[in-house]
Amino acid sequence: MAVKGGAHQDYNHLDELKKFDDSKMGVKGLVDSGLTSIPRMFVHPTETLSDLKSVARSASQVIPTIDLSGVDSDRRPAIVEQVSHACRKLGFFQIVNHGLPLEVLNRTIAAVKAFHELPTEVKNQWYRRETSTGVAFFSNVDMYKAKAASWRDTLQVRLGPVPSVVDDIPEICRNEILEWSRQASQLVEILMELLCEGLGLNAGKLKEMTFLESKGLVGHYYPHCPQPDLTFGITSHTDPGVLTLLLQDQIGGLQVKHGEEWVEVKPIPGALVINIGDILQILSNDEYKSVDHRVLANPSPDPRVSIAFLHCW
Ligand SMILES: O=C(O)CCC(=O)C(=O)O
Ligand SMILES: [Fe+2]
Repeated sequence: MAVKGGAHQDYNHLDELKKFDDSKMGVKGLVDSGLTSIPRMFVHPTETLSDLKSVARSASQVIPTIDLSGVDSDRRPAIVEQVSHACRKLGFFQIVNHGLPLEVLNRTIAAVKAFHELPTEVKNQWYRRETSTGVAFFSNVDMYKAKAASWRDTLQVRLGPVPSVVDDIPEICRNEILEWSRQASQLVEILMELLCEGLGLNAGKLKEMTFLESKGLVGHYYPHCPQPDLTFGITSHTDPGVLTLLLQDQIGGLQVKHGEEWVEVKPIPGALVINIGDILQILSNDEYKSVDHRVLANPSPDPRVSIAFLHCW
């Protein structure tokens, strides 16, 4: 359906989406073309944008940071208590001293960034919208369903139950992604044990469930946005799976809904962000919360990179 555009031209949203999709250039390609205002297909409805400003001011509204050092020592019950409290109250927490070296974190972010910064004509060989298997590069997974597109591109790599063919992973980030998925999987196992213990269950309960083998990662790239008040990086959503382990760089922009307010997840060097997904909320009988979160469009001149490691989605 054609609707009137702001400049009194006919505007056809679907046509614009298709043109953008067919170009395979992603948002990064648009930015590289030097635009100073965002195309209409990225402008969100006023009612969605009006919620941009409702950010928590109170210092008590913070996402807890949990120190995992000594997780196998007599500190464990205290750690389980903190994890359990965070999952019940906010559905989000950060972890430090989790055993994954800072240089591995930095290397993984740098490799995913390097992929997104490849020339369009190299990157476009991975561009596709069929994301149920293997490796896919795309912009806005939900683009044809959403009211408006958002300011980000994504590289997705399926890691299970059928892992991507190793040679299909772009060489520029292949080793780093494989290493990250190995280390992140081990950490997720530890976290799942803590989450089970926090519910009074056997530590191995979640791992026993074979469907947990479905996993993968999405490496998002949020380029600088010239009009960050008109769009989003990712609109508000909950994660569908069991849990998500997120590695983010230091740019910021991730926010979590708590009551009527949005609480920032402030980047902390070396920290990882954990959040509960819909399946774990259901499995825990609503004890643990799968909460809405979003990412603001990136106002910084530097791009933002984040890598979400998802379980069972
Ligand atoms: O980029 C982020 O910080 C969050 C990404 C996210 O929410 C997701 O991939 O589900
Ligand atoms: Fe998410």
